[in-house]
Amino acid sequence: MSTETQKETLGFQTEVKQLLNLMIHSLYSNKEIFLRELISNASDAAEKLRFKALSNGALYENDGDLKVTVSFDPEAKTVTIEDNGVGMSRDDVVEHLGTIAKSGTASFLGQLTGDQAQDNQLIGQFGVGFYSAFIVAEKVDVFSRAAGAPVSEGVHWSSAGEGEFSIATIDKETRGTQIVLHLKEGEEEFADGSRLRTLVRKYSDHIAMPVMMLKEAPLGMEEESEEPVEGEEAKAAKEPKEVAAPELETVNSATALWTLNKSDISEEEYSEFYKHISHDFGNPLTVGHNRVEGNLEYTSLLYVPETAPYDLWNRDAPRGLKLYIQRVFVMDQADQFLPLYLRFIKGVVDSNNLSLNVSREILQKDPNVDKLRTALTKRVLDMLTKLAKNEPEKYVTFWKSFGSVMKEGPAEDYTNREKIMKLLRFASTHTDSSEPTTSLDDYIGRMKEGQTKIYYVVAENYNTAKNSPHLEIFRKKGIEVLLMTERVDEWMMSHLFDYDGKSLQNVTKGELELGETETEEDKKAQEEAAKEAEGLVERLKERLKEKVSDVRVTHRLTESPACLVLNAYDMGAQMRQIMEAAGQAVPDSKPVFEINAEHPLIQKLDQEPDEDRFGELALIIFDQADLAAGGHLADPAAYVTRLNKLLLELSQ
Ligand SMILES: Nc1ncnc2c1ncn2[C@@H]1O[C@H](COP(=O)(O)OP(=O)(O)OP(=O)(O)O)[C@@H](O)[C@H]1O
Repeated sequence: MSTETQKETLGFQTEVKQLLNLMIHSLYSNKEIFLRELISNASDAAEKLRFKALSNGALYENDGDLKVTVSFDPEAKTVTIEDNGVGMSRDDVVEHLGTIAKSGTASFLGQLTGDQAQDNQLIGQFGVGFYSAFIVAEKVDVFSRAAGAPVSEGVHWSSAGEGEFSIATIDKETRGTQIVLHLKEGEEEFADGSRLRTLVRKYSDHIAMPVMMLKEAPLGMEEESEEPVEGEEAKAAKEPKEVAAPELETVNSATALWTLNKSDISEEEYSEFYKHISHDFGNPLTVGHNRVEGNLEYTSLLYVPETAPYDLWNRDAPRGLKLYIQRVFVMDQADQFLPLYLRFIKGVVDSNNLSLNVSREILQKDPNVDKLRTALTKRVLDMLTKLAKNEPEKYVTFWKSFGSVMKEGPAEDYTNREKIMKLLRFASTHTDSSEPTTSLDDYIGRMKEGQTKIYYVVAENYNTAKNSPHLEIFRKKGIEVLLMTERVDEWMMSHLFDYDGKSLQNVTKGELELGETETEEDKKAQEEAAKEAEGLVERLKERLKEKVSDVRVTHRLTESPACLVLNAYDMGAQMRQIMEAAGQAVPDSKPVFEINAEHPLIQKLDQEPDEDRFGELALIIFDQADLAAGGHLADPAAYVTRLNKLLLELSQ
C-alpha cells in the first residue's frame, strides 16, 4: 500500500459508539451475519455503479465486470470483502462510516436501559449494517476509491470500534471498496474457505451480484478437467502444468431472487433475501411475489416485517421499495410506489415500463408510476387480506406492530377504503380482552336482531374504555361495543361514517339510539321517567348552566348515577388533547349531562331542599361522570375540596 497522507483521527458520533456496543453484545449469538451485511453493501455499491454508468460509461474504468470478492488469510487472521462498485470519497467515508445519518437515532438510543435482554429487543428495530463487522473483528480497515476519481484520491479508514477511527488519503489503483476484518481472538474460524462458502450460499445466494472466491483445489491433487479428453488434448492435459495463478469462481447463484419462479424459491430463500434488502434481524411475517405481464409489466416482491422499526412514526423517514428497471437497480427508498400508510412494506419492484433514464423528479411525472402505485397498493392489501384470513394469529402480530399506521389508510386512500376497513381490528366487549382481534365483519356477524349500528367507544386506555359508564346499557342488552384506545382512533373514526350499510356510532356522542333492540315498553318507561324527573332536570340545568349544554334523563346507565355525552359533532376528548398538545385552538364545547333517575344518589339529589348543598352535590356528580369516562377535570382541587366536605358531613 502506498504512503498515507492527510492522516487524521476522528471520534465517532456518540450514537455510533452506543450502537456499536449494543450490536456487538446483542448480535453475538448470531455473529455470522456480518458477512451477509458486508456483502449486501458491496453488492449495493456495484448495483449503484451499474446505474450511474448508464449515463457515464467512463465510470467503469474499463472494468465492467461487476462483482464482489471474498478472500481470507488464516495466518494473518483476516477476512476481506471487496467490490468494484461506486466506492466512496473521503467525505463519503467520514459520513457513512463515522455517523449515523438516520433521523431519530439519538432518541432511539436514548431508550436503552442497560438491561441486555431489553436492549437486544430494541436493536431489532434498528437494522444491522456495516458496523456488524465489529462483532467478529477487533480492527477493520476500509480501503475505497470512488468510481471516476483519480487513483490518488483513495481513502484508508481504520478503526478498532472503540470510539474513534483514523482516516488517510492513499493511492488506490482499483475503484470500489475493500474491507479487511482483523478477526478477534476466538473468531479465527471465519478465515476458512469452506466456512465462508457455506455462509455466502446460506445468506447471499440470490443477490444479483456474483460473489467470487478463489477456487479451492482438492488437497494434494492437481485440478482435473471433468470432461473426457482424447487424442492431442488428452496428451496435453497429462503434461505437467505451469502453476497457474489461482482462479476465481462464483460461489453464489447470483440471480436476483425475484426473477426466479415462485415454485423454485424456498421459504428460507425468501427470508434471506428479505434480510439482505431490509437489514432486519428477524424473518418477515409474510411475502408476496408476483409477475405481471401485459400493458403494465412488473415483478414485485413485497414483504411485511414482523416488528416495527423505531422510526415508524417519523413520516418523513426514508422508506419505500428498491426500484429496478429491467433488472437494473435504480434507487433505494423509492417511496412513490406505495402510499404512506403502507410505509412499513419492504421489497423490490422491477418494472419494464419505466425508462432507465430516470430521476426522482422524472418519476413523479411518469403516469406509469401512478399505475404501479395503484397496482402495488392493491397487492399489499390483498396480501394482508389473505394473511388475515389464512393465518389470523400472524395477522394479530402484524396488527399490533402496524395497525396504528394502517389506520391512517381510510382517510388517505379513499379508493381502497372498504378494503382497508375490512382489515381493521379492535378490542371489543365481546372478547373481554385488550387484544385487537375483532374485525368489523366479526362485529356485524354478532349484531343483535334489530340492531342497525356499529357501536364503539374511544378512550385513553383499555380499562377506561371497558369500564366506561356509557357501556352499561349495552352490557345489559348484550350489545357488543368496539373499544378503541389508540391515539389515531378518534381521528380515523372522524373520517368514517358507515361500513357495509351500518352506520358507525360513538356511544359517548349524540342521543342514544338502540334501534329496534328497544321495545315499546322500554320507550314508554323512558318517557315516564323523563316526565317524573322534569323538576330535577330544570334545577340541574339552572345550576350547571356554565358547564353543560343540556341536562336530560338517560337510558344509557344502569349502575352509574350520571354520565357526560358529547353533541354529535363535537370533538372528543382524545382529539381535543392531541390538538391542544399540538398548540391548536380547539373550539369550546359543552357536554350534555345525562342522569340516571333510578339511581339512589340522583333520587337523594332530587330530595335535597337546601339549594347550596344541591349545587355542591350536583357538581360532584358532574365531575365524577367526567372522571369515570377518563376525563381530566378542569379544576381537580375544587372537586377534592367538595368531596371532602361531604365526607366530613357524612361522618359527623
Ligand atoms: N462497500 C461499500 N461501497 C460503497 N459504499 C458503502 C459500502 N459499504 C457501506 N457503504 C456506504 O455506507 C453507508 C452505511 O452503511 P451501513 O451498512 O452502515 O448502512 P445501511 O443500513 O446498509 O445503509 P442502507 O440503508 O443504505 O443500506 C451505506 O449506505 C453506503 O452509502
